[in-house]
Amino acid sequence: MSDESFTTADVGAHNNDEKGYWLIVENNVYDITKFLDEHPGGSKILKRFAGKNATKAFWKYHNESVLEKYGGKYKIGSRHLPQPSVRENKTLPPPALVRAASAALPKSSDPDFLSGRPAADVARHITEHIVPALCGQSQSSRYFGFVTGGVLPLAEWADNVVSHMDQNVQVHLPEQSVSTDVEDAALQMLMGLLRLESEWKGRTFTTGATASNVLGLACGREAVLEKRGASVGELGLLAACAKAGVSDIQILTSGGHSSLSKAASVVGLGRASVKELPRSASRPWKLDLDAVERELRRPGTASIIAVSMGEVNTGGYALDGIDEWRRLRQLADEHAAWIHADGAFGIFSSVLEERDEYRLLHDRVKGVDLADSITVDGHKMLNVPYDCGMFFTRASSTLESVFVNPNAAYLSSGLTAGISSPLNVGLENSRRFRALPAYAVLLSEGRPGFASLFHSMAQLSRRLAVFLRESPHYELLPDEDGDVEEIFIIVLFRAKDEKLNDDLVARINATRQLYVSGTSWKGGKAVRVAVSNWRVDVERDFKVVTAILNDVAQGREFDMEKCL
Ligand code: HEM
Repeated sequence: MSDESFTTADVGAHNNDEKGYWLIVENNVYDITKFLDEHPGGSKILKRFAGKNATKAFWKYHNESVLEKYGGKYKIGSRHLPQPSVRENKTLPPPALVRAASAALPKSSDPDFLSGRPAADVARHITEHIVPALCGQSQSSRYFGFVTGGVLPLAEWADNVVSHMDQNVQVHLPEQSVSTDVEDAALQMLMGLLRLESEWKGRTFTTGATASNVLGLACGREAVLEKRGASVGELGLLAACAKAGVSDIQILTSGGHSSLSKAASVVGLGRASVKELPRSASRPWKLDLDAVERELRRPGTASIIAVSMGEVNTGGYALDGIDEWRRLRQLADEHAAWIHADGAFGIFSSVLEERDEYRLLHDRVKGVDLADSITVDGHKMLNVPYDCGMFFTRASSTLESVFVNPNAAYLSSGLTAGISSPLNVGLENSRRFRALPAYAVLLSEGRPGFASLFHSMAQLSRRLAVFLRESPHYELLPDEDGDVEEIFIIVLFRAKDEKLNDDLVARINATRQLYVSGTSWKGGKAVRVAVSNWRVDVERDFKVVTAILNDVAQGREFDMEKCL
């Protein structure tokens, strides 16, 4: 028996005579190659489940005694680290623990405030007080708030290496540290995973989607004025606009994320420059291309078009597919505009397997290569720790003309191999080596691993959507008859009963076993579920979530024990 840790992809590759036959039962990996002919249920069925998670099928035909008898002989390791059991899979800590932890924090009025303590005491304080009072966003598969993702065990390990080695990844110094090469290798793997085919030469790690949106708008602002003969990086926004004869820079979007407005404020364009151009009231995330064309013709105005690829409430995509992308590209070229794609989590639908049920989502992301810049979030779908985002632009010279860190001879990198020094292509001069966890999971999961993780997330989301649509208590939003195949990882709903709907979020979250975000939809309250944690187990989580929703709707106390 071994404690080796395997990825989904490792197991997936072992489903043939050449590589042998492996399968997963309850997170343990078994090599059943030599057991095929002995299996009382026959070799055919084992081969059918080889390379897969066979847990559900296994329990249908066997009991614990089978694993007790044969497990030791055929187990070769586990899939990553063991998942916590349902009981341990706490989504929110009990409120009393949060209050106790808060009370245990040092106060300036304490006599021993800042007098120092043994490290062991501090470590105990952290594990006994602080850790139990943190929310389960990484530990629980049912923390569906915001879009947070979890942390794959390998990513957690790599993140500890990052802290241990404490690199400042700012200058490309290939003779001194491999860190910038690792960053670039991770970005290239990500481009491959997302099927980005253009040359995205301007690329860097950021702290997340907000920072990437800041980079996108800053580049857009620079490019639209550069095309009119002025550089903001050099002259500043006011002088550059005056020189270019531009009186207004507008950001045209539909269902733009709130961080887009924040980014607009940061880069000096202002929140008021963000204009929503929805195609219809019922599909507000869809971009009205005719309206875009009209806006682009506005005299004295330069435009950045921000394409939402995963509107925050519905997960909807602003453009339907390649034809609309082509039209938008043509319009942008005609009017010297910039296209920024906010693909934070939605862009990852391109990783889903090529199956009929995902064709629609694949179509939605086709064409993103025609954008000028792209925001990608790492800490969400890649399941690496906070904080981690990525930014890509095809206009690397524009990126540098905004972010170049000039006149510091000691920071010069001696340009080699085409890797830009991060401090010249991004916001910070001091940067964490946040690329390492992303590098680790991209290398280990690869396309099959992520396709399988995202498949589980999509399956749970879609099964919940069907449950909500059929439930007498709930209404699936934005459209009760909407196509479930539009759903990737976001599900929006409300309670049919107004009184219940009023405090639905609080009642669901009070179970502490499920966490959802409250939002508003068409002026009313709504609940949003975002499934993005690698720990998702479709059967187990569907059972728990639907039991909670049924109990909440019928005013019953939820009892986790009944779900075990
Ligand atoms: C580690 C992997 C497995 C081991 C060690 C194993 C072992 C066994 C054993 C010992 C039996 C005899 C019945 C018993 O004693 O309960 C059995 C029967 C059977 N197994 Fe498996 N098995 C494995 C995986 C699977 C999988 C993945 C399937 C897929 C569905 C499967 C399907 C069956 C079926 C259909 C029977 C016959 C049940 C019956 O006749 O009622 N087994 N297996």
